[in-house]
Amino acid sequence: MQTIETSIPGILRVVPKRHSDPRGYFSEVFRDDLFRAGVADLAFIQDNMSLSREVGTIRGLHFQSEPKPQGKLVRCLAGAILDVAVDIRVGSPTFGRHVAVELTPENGEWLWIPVGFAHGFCTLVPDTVVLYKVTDYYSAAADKGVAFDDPDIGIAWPVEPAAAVLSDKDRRQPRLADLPTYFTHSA
Ligand SMILES: Cc1cn([C@H]2C[C@H](O)[C@@H](COP(=O)(O)OP(=O)(O)O[C@H]3O[C@H](C)C(=O)[C@H](O)[C@H]3O)O2)c(=O)[nH]c1=O
Repeated sequence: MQTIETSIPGILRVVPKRHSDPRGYFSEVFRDDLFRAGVADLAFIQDNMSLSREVGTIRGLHFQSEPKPQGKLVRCLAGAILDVAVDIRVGSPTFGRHVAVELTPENGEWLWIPVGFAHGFCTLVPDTVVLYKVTDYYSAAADKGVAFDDPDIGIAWPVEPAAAVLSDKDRRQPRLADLPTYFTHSA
């Protein structure tokens, strides 16, 4: 398993090893021991999966607040996504900045998103399936969000906001400037 740093410290691309042969390939896509040794000494206790039927479906930007914050390990099982993580840790030198990475079954990468970041993605092809492992259980009370099209974040989504397929919830998320302090940066 290879890890690749991104423009924001802490957010990592995680590339499992593939054993290719004329049939195709085999890959151990996740191993607890390798993740703990190479990324973070954390346990994943819930796996999530979503299907998005249309191109230009945007889910996010979401995070869970204390006492149920979630680290997320995200991969694309079918289709393709632009996966985005935004630093929402007040006091962070990269506060408000984001990482955007294309995840596909072909590149087989995970994106590791620690606690303190909002997460979202946009589908690039129809019938896209995303799997992600999380480090705490879902809590509706802790489920929070930031506006996907916040100009202060400035994500270059591959779809115009007006044309995006969104949940009602994601049409009315607050801007970053209006967000309470959920996370602070510890140097
Ligand atoms: C996240 C979650 C949701 N739900 C229920 C709540 C709703 O009744 C339904 C759809 O939830 P939501 O509209 O929040 O799903 P997404 O818009 O795909 O949100 C997710 O996608 C973005 C990209 C994320 O990073 C978050 O993990 C997650 O919020 O599933 C559950 O029962 N368990 C869960 O863990």
